[in-house]
Amino acid sequence: MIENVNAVEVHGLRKDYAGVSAVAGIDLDIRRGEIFALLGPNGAGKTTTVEILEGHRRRTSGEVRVLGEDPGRAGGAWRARIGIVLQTASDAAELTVAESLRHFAGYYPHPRDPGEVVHLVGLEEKAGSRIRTLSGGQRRRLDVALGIIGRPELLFLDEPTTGFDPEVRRRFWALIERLAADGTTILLTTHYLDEAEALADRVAVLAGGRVVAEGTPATLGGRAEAEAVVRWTDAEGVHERRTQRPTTLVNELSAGGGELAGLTITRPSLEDTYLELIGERS
Ligand SMILES: Nc1ncnc2c1ncn2[C@@H]1O[C@H](COP(=O)(O)OP(=O)(O)OP(=O)(O)O)[C@@H](O)[C@H]1O
Repeated sequence: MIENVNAVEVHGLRKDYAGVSAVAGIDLDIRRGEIFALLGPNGAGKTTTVEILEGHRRRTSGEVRVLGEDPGRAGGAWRARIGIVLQTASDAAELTVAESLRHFAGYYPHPRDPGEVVHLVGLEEKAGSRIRTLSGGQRRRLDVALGIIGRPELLFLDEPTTGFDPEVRRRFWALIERLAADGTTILLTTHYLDEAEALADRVAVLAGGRVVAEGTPATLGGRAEAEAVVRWTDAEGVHERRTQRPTTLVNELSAGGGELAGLTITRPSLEDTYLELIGERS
């Protein structure tokens, strides 16, 4: 294990429940400073994997190192180096936003300044409000604030933007990029392919407890080499051709110098590729 390079190393990880392999032997490396997205349909094994990495669930077998330690055995000092944002947060509804951040900052050896964190997540106007009065999106931003108050080296985000309006989502993405630029490693699970595409340096697709594809969003599943679809319209109607060389085709088609009406050139979106990847296994 080269701790300076990889924040997470997983080899041959398995988790069996009675009769079910939720995780059926996966390998993963996440580099320090990387934003890594774990994608996959319901029941693919994402939460199980992440909870094992967080030290919240025991594994059946396999090797796991998170920040150089085995999460199944690591103690409080290791725990202070990771941050966790769960799908449903714990409740301290009667505290204000600022009080809860000050309270949790007290648990960590090198916390961020609570005022700075309130600013980072854009909750300045709500700093003095009780948590129970926050909207769903504000509440989620507080969850993130609590996840980063301890200045974690590695942040786990489980479906962080579910229920966000589009503007809040964009602000949240900017926050995640800022944390990554500061050197925080981020492991994100999401059902939003555009979110993975916007944020992730690398993604892994889980299906049936296995990694079925891994790579950058641009190259996942051979996406970059996939055939382009060229469409255009003429007096005979709409034409569609698949080709590896769309520029050559367009040059040929427009050799007479005329405009090609309704010309579009498309390659598979990350969502197309993803659906094909998980469809192959079901
Ligand atoms: N405590 C448990 N006991 C038995 N089976 C479980 C338990 N937890 C999870 N499973 C099973 O393990 C499989 C993987 O579940 P997991 O929650 O890891 O999936 P997921 O990819 O996170 O799904 P989702 O996208 O719905 O959150 C599922 O078939 C689930 O039913």
